[in-house]
Amino acid sequence: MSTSSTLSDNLPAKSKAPQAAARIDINAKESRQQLRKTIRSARKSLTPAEQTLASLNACHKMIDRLQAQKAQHVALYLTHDGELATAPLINALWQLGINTYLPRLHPFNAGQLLFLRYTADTPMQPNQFGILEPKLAVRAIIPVTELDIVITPLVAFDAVGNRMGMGGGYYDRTLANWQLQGKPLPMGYAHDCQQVPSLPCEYWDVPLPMIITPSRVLTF
Ligand SMILES: Nc1nc2c(c(=O)[nH]1)N(C=O)[C@@H](CNc1ccc(C(=O)N[C@@H](CCC(=O)O)C(=O)O)cc1)CN2
Ligand SMILES: Nc1ncnc2c1ncn2[C@@H]1O[C@H](COP(=O)(O)OP(=O)(O)OP(=O)(O)O)[C@@H](O)[C@H]1O
Repeated sequence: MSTSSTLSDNLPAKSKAPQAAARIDINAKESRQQLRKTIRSARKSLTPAEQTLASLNACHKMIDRLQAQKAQHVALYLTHDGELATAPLINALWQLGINTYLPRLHPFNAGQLLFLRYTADTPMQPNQFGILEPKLAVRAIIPVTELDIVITPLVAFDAVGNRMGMGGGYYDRTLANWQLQGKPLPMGYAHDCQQVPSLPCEYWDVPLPMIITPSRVLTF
């Protein structure tokens, strides 16, 4: 995709004069925004039938991987804005008796997520982005380090596992220490059309060791 070469060209270069570097930074931010827009519109333009088929194909691949990992505590997301649908996966996890969790925006710490147990009876409410999330219930909260797997939504990913999200930094903060702690294992979940050749990386971006799409299991 031609967008990605523009993005790489716009990355800040340490050798540039400060003013030029600042300008390049702004361009890089604009390019990230433009890329988000392009990919979000590509995934939204899939037909309902394509979305359904994609979610079933990806679900089979994800379940195989989760069983291979012997995962017992798995966080995922509720589909928003054309994201790869998780409904079949949630049903499969419930049937297998695997504990399932959803993120909710932290009530006090801006930019942080809390993860809460999700069952068919969980009371839900929409957050500020219109995404349904579990109502705050202290006993339903699981510390991130007790999750085996965090299935992360994403907007774009590249050929080496770099991830770009909706721009809030929520998953980057959640996963910042996963390698030091050894848990939870992040797994990207996305449509094939969300792949780009290369993404610009910032120091806080957490690359994904595995990404599952309807057609492939990618490991990095
Ligand atoms: N399904 C899902 N749940 C998720 C995420 C996600 O990416 N997908 N998140 C991942 O971090 C967190 C929420 N982050 C989000 C960040 C921005 C927008 C969004 O729609 N932004 C609008 C602007 C809204 C505004 O300015 O008020 C937009 O970009 O159009 C949505 C979710 C937690 N839950
Ligand atoms: N570990 C972190 N600690 C503090 N701030 C962070 C951290 N990770 C990301 N941020 C901040 O979050 C903002 C958004 O980051 P970015 O655009 O990479 O989000 P994203 O990966 O697209 O979103 P998300 O993770 O919610 O899907 C950036 O301004 C960045 O400074």
